[in-house]
Amino acid sequence: MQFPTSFTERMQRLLGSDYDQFVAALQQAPPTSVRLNPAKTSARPALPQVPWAKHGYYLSERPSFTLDPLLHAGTYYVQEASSMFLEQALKQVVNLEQPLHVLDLCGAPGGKSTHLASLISPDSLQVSNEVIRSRASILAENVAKWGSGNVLVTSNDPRDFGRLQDFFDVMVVDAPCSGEGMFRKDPQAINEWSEDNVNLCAQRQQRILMDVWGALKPGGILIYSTCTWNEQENEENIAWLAEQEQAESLKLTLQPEWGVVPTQLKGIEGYRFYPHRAQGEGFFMAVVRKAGEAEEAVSHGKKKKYKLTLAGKKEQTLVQDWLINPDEFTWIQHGDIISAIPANLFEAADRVFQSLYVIYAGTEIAEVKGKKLKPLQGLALSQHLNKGAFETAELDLEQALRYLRKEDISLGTSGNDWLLLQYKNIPLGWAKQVGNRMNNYFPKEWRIRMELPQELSSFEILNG
Ligand SMILES: C[S@@+](CC[C@H](N)C(=O)[O-])C[C@H]1O[C@@H](n2cnc3c(N)ncnc32)[C@H](O)[C@@H]1O
Repeated sequence: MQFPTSFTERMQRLLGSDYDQFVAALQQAPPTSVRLNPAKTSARPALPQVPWAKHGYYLSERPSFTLDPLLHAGTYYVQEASSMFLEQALKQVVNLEQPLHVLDLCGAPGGKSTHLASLISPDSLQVSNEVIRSRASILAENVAKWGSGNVLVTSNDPRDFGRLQDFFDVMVVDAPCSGEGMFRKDPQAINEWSEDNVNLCAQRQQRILMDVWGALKPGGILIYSTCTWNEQENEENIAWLAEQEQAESLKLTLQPEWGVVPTQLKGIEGYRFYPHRAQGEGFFMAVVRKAGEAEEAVSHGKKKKYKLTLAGKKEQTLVQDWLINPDEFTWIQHGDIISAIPANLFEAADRVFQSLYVIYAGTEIAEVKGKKLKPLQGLALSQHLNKGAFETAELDLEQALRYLRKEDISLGTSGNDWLLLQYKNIPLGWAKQVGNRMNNYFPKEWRIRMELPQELSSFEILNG
């Protein structure tokens, strides 16, 4: 690996005598890690754990994840281990028992969003945002697969968050960056790197931080991260923010065996991941608290005008048994789509709908087709699905992969109803029986595009 001179000089300055070890580590293959979805599996694989994340595990090699139906079912997410350090920031500085409004501003493809969703309480509202529309669809897909039901996926520019003044208790800004920490995983990143690009990234990050800062409540927590090492995009940006606005840098407790390197620069506590020290890719995180104390929102007693429309009584009656504890949800209808959002989050969700472009809300339950209702993929993958309301069928590995490729599969059954297809007892999606034919309702955009190999072997990630 050949690095640009200015990068080498800076890393030598940052790492001193560690530099050679750092370069040697960059020649090694990056570790592969996954994070399990505790709402979908209670498996405790016999694999080495990511020490800073309860449900994170390292794999000894990188399998062809596409060929594991359980990945498509949202049972786990393939995520780089350093990024899972988000869990420490949240657990150490936020009371996760209380209802929170949480924002993941730069959300796609969804690693931190799915992690956040596992950490917050069910009566919290999460907004997962991604400005680039095509990437926002992937974020929505991963959020739907995770199945939490208290997440709104939006696709807005950071400046649009100015409309949600003092709304969020916690914000995660996993900023677009120059990607030095990805050099090992993606050698192409080395060719795209330049000092000019570092400066451009740093300026863009400052703009992003300023754009969303007003949406953080006084006393709220901002977790900032990048996958790069230069100080401009990291400590210096946060020092700049703390100087412009009133923000206090927060210190996290580290275990020495994690290999995370704490830094202090201009009064900012930073946490750095280097490949020769910690088992993960390059990463930086800093946590700040906005000055002041949150005030209770005062209601002015005026009759509110809501943007959200409730689903009709008739439709609601037809779908409400499809979720466990239906009374805990409000059923809304947007066009032909009926979705469920936790009832206690209705007001907050409506505010988000008034202010931002929402592309996925809560749990998408059904599409109204004339007098009939078609169950949607969001329901199949929901943590709140009432399986008892549907006929189910278990697929073997080949059937499951053919279903995920959107091929027609035959189970030798007949009937005239919706069928919830499962693999290892975990729902994958819907099919409709029409006599002895079966129509595949797996979403076209989500389908597996790769050809299946001749020999299929079952994954054992969840068993170790
Ligand atoms: C480091 S990635 C986020 C990874 C994600 N948090 C995860 O854990 O899966 C940064 C994201 O910021 C988005 N982005 C690019 N330009 C942006 C901008 N000007 N404002 C906000 N987000 C931007 C990118 O599209 C990208 O999805």
